[in-house]
Amino acid sequence: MRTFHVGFEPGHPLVRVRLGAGVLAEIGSEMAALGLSRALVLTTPEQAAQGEAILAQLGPRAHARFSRAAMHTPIEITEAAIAAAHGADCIVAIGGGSTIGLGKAIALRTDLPQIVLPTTYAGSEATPILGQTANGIKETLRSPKVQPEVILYDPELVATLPANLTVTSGLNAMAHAVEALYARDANPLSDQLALSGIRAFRDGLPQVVADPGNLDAREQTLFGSWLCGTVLGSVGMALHHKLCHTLGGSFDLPHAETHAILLPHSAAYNAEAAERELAPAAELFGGSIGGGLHDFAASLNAPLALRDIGLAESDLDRAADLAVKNPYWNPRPIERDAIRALLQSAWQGTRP
Ligand SMILES: NC(=O)c1ccc[n+]([C@@H]2O[C@H](COP(=O)([O-])OP(=O)(O)OC[C@H]3O[C@@H](n4cnc5c(N)ncnc54)[C@H](O)[C@@H]3O)[C@@H](O)[C@H]2O)c1
Ligand SMILES: O=C(O)CCC(=O)CC(=O)O
Repeated sequence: MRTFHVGFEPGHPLVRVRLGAGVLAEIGSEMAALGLSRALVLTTPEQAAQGEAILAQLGPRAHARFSRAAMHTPIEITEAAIAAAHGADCIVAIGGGSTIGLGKAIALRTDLPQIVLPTTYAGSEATPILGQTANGIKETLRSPKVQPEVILYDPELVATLPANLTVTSGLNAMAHAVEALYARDANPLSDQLALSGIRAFRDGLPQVVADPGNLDAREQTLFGSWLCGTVLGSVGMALHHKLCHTLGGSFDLPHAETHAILLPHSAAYNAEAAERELAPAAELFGGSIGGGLHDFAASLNAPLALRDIGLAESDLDRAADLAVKNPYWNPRPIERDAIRALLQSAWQGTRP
C-alpha cells in the first residue's frame, strides 16, 4: 500500500493519498487521525448498498447516509444533502464523479472535510474543481474548499466497474491528460504527470478489460486516474472539455461516453497546431494521435459514434453554434466550419 501527501499551489491544502487493496478498511482510522467522529456517507442510489456497508463498518463513527447523488450535481440535491449533513463533522463519499461532486458541493457550503473513495476513473477526487447545475445550467468553479482532504484508492472498488464504464471512464481520464499536454499553462511537471497517466491507461485498460478482477492492473489504472485528475486540476483545459460540456449540458449526453467518443476527434483537430506537445503521446499510439486513440478505443469496444449515444444528426448545427459561442483558448483557432466537420465525423464514428 502506498501513502503520499501532495500539494501544488500556495493556499491549497495538502492532500493525503493512499492507494492499495484493503484501504477501504482504513476510513475509521483516517477519521480518527483528523479528530473526526460523525461521518455523512454519500453514494448514488445505485451504490446505496455500498454506503450501508460503510455505515456498518464505521459503527459509532457513522452519522447518516445520503444516497441521492446524481450526475452534474443538481443544486436541489445538494440542498437536501446539506440538511442530512446536520450534526455530521465530515463527509465520506464512495462513488464516481457524481458522488464526489456532491461531497465537494457540500464542502463548498459547509467546510466539512472530505474523505473520498473513488469507484470510477473520472479523477474528480484529485481536483479543486466543482461543476454544479442550477436551473438546467451547469457552471464550473475552482476553489481550494472543494479539494478533498483524503483520497483512499482501493482497487477492489473499481473491480466491480462494468466493462463499458471501465473503458469510457478510463478514456475520460486520458482526455484530461491529453489536453494537459497542450495547455497554455503546461509546465514540465504537468507534462510528466500527463504522460505517465496516459501510459498507465494505455497499458492498464486492456488488462482490466480482459480480466476485470486483476487487482494489480486495477491499481495501475487507479494511479493513472490520480495522475490524470491531478493534471486536470493543475492546468487549463481547451476544445475537448468545452465540447464535452456543450454536448453533456445542452443535449444531456452521458459524461464518460461523450469524452470517450470525442477524444480522438478533438486530439486530431489539434494535432498539427500542437504537434510538438502531443508528439510523446502520439508515439504511445503508433504515431498518429487521433487515429491511434480511435484504434485504441475500438480495440476496447468503446462507443465510437455520437449517434449511438442519443445525439440526432439534426442537432449537429446547433452543437457547433454553441461550441463556438463563447471564445476560449485552444492551440488551433476554434472555427465554426471545422468544429461542425469534427462533430460530423464524431457523430458517424469515422476514424480521424
Ligand atoms: N470536478 C471534476 O474535477 C470532475 C472530473 C471528472 C468528472 N466530473 C463529473 O463527474 C460526473 C461523472 O462521473 P463518472 O463518470 O465517474 O460517473 P458517475 O459517478 O455518474 O457514475 C456512473 C454510474 O456508475 C455507477 N458506479 C460508479 N462506480 C461503480 C462501480 N465501481 N461499480 C458499479 N457501478 C458503479 C454509479 O453509481 C452511477 O450509477 C459528471 O458530473 C462530471 O462532470 C467532475
Ligand atoms: O464537473 C465538471 O464537469 C467539471 C470538471 C471537468 O471539466 C471534468 C470533465 O469534464 O471530465
